[in-house]
Amino acid sequence: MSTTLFTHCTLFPGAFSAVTDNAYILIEGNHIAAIGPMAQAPPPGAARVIDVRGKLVMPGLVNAHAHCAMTLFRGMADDLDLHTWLHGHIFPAEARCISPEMVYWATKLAAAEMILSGTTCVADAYFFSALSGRALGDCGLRAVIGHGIVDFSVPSVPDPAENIATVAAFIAEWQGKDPLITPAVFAHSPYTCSPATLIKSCRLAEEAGVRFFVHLAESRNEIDMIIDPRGTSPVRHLATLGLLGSNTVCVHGVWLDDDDLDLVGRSGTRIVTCPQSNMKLASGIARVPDMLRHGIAVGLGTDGCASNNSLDMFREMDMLAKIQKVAGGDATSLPAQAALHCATGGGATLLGLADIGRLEPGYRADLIVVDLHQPHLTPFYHPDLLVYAASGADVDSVMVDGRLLMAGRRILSFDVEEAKARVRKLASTAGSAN
Ligand SMILES: CSC[C@H]1O[C@@H](n2cnc3c(O)ncnc32)[C@H](O)[C@@H]1O
Ligand SMILES: [Zn+2]
Repeated sequence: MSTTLFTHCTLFPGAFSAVTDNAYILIEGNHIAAIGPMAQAPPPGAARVIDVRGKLVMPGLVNAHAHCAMTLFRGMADDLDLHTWLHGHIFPAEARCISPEMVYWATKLAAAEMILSGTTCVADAYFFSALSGRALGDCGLRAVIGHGIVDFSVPSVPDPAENIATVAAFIAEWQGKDPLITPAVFAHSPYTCSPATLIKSCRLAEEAGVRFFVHLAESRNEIDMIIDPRGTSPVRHLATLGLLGSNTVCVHGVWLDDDDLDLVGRSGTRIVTCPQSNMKLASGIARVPDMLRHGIAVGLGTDGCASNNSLDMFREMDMLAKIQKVAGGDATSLPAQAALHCATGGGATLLGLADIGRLEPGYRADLIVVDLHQPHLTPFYHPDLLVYAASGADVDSVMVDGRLLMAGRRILSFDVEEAKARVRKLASTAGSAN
């Protein structure tokens, strides 16, 4: 069994309030075997010793919602509202560009960006999901991959009648295939999926024992134009169909009223918030503090980088904590530590991955090393600085499941230059989304 000993670490073992100086972390195989003060470090014998003096070790970040392959569309359609962006630009671009090759290489490019900015686990949602699985697996990331479902033709499933069978085959192929990759079902939204499709998608997920995801209540437009004719809210629409519950993850949840919050909270339904995508598409601000008060599990996601336009979870944490202060007119609305929790342990449990998101013996060795030598992280009084001052560029090293994917900011697990070249070539024939 391979062993790695991190020495002279600054770390915070789960309780983000107290930074512990000069600790060791022993990794055995794919899990954290021991953590303690350097004075009690195990004698030499580990296969690999990494001295991280002046650096901080923390749990890897969990991006609970992204569309990895959309790196191809980054910057293609900016400064648009959600409806114009999606229906006028992105769906047409996807109809032209999505292919197995596109999904594989654009997802690998996303993996490079995520590793370089400290994400160790991503919940992806796209099409040709077997290729996303292969790409993320080849890069060494942990991932929950939701195969997309919509009621119209897409390049991966030209006949929407084949959707459920296609996703069922994807799940059957990937369950148990790669310990780092967990398949899931992603029904796009209540405005692109009929009630029957939503029900079949959710039942498929339940029967297969995988998560059911859906974009929900993202924009005012979804409320006004799509759901209002039914005389109900998106949340109540799902509740009426019997689709709320602890296996359901709603992405966005920007437009929730008090009754919606009650329904979501009482049913155990989970929510992923994507503040920067919601800001850029002018969708609104999710009521995250109210969600937490209702006992709702909240994860943090970037959404795709055609709407964000970044996959850097440090930027996302910063924005989450700050936008909630603006929305609530209260500097304590969402403290930095709550943002850190959403981006680590909170996101992990929401995805059903119980043994990641914390630095504790027995947990998987999914961790990142942040360089504290930078001027903007000096002095380092408190880990809140990770939210309000650090960025993905401060991540020095990344480990997933005991495997070092990046060291000294050099990606070790795959050839990033090849992924960049492939995506540049795909972009040269993608045409403009405008
Ligand atoms: C089935 S998921 C893939 C599908 O979702 C589209 N998408 C990306 N970002 C958003 C968003 O913020 N709201 C709604 N839909 C989104 C993506 O372009 C794919 O078609
Ligand atoms: Zn999305």
